[in-house]
Amino acid sequence: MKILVDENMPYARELFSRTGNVLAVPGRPLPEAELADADGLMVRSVTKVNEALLAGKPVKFVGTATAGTDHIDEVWLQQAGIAFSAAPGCNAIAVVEYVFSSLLLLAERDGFQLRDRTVGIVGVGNVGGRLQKRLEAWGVKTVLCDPPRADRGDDGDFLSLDEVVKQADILTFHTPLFKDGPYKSWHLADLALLMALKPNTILINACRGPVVDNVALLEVLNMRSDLSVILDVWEPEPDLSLALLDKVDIATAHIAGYTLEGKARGTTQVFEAWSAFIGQPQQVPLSELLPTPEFSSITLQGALDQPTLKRLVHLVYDVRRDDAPLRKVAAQPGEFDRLRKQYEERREWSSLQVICNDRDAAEMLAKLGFDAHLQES
Ligand SMILES: NC(=O)c1ccc[n+]([C@@H]2O[C@H](COP(=O)([O-])OP(=O)(O)OC[C@H]3O[C@@H](n4cnc5c(N)ncnc54)[C@H](O)[C@@H]3O)[C@@H](O)[C@H]2O)c1
Ligand SMILES: O=C(O)[C@H](O)[C@H](O)COP(=O)(O)O
Repeated sequence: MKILVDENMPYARELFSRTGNVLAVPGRPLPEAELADADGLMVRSVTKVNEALLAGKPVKFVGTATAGTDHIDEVWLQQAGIAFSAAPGCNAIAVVEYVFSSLLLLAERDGFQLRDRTVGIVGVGNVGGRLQKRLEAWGVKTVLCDPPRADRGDDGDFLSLDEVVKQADILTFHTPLFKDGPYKSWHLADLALLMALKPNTILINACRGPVVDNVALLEVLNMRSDLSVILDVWEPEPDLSLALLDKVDIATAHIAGYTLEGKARGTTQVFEAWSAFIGQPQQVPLSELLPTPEFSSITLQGALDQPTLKRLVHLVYDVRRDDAPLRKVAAQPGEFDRLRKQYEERREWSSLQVICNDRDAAEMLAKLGFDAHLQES
């Protein structure tokens, strides 16, 4: 059995080699000759998987260690009888923590309390839903837009996109990329939407670049200096607009989901699906794989206010570590992908044990996802 795995999938070699010969390869461009005798192909979002790549090849299973699946032609795979599995929700916590890291930074810079802002969440699935819970735990009002969920009759107060835009001080996008169909999300944020944003809105895109029309965004930013923008994803990638990069407040190279936990979950979810597919089902607990983090325990004295939360959040992950390198190298071909391949280890809040002497602080931090405990007296 030969299995090709993207070289940017931590733990893939050790797990997949339990079931066959593993070859780790770059995802963009993928060395196509290696597919000639491959049974399984495990990719990330940078590899387009379609008829052009796989027709006439022996590949029987495709896995993607990602939440998004817009790089996969699922209809063709089904017609061709090739099994497919993704990793829904694997990196949702990572994206939520990226958003908090960014918002706490802008809140400190601009001197506001998150609790005084209304956050509009567009796409309330694995990422958006977890973001809603953590924001509300911190006392922030959220307004939600998710037409597919509204149409399914899911519980929740879902508003139209126009209504959310009217109410939101912070507008954050967490939809899949659909180029057409009833829930088309391509250029969901177009010129009209961007012009309609309330004064001083913070706009965030950490889902897929083309959900926000990047040409229109640059045009609007040239007219409106009141807006703040956080972009993790770009239209197009990897050749993003340098003029736009210059205008945004926080800019990163599609790494919002790149915690070690998030990537490891992606690998294990796909490995579990593959091992079941070949009739050797195996479960892999994350605790078997993850190393001890650099900072594993800290003591917090007293109450938890926003500046303290920011310091804790930034101890685990400060988004500025990813913003500066992108600005430095974005003009050089290949550097966007290199930043992503050589990504420095990043952990989730749950990796930090926080011992508190204040009960409310311990309860709040636990709700937010830290490994928080009340100090024993
Ligand atoms: N930047 C990153 O590193 C990163 C990491 C993870 C996910 N993503 C992207 O973010 C997207 C969301 O991730 P997820 O795990 O929450 O996916 P998900 O499928 O769990 O949730 C997506 C939600 O969006 C809703 N939706 C679909 N079309 C919509 C539309 N037109 N308007 C409003 N809502 C719509 C769906 O009903 C669903 O509830 C992924 O599809 C992926 O493309 C990016
Ligand atoms: O959809 C996702 O899960 C993320 O956008 C994805 O993980 C980004 O990372 P990549 O697969 O490109 O390495």
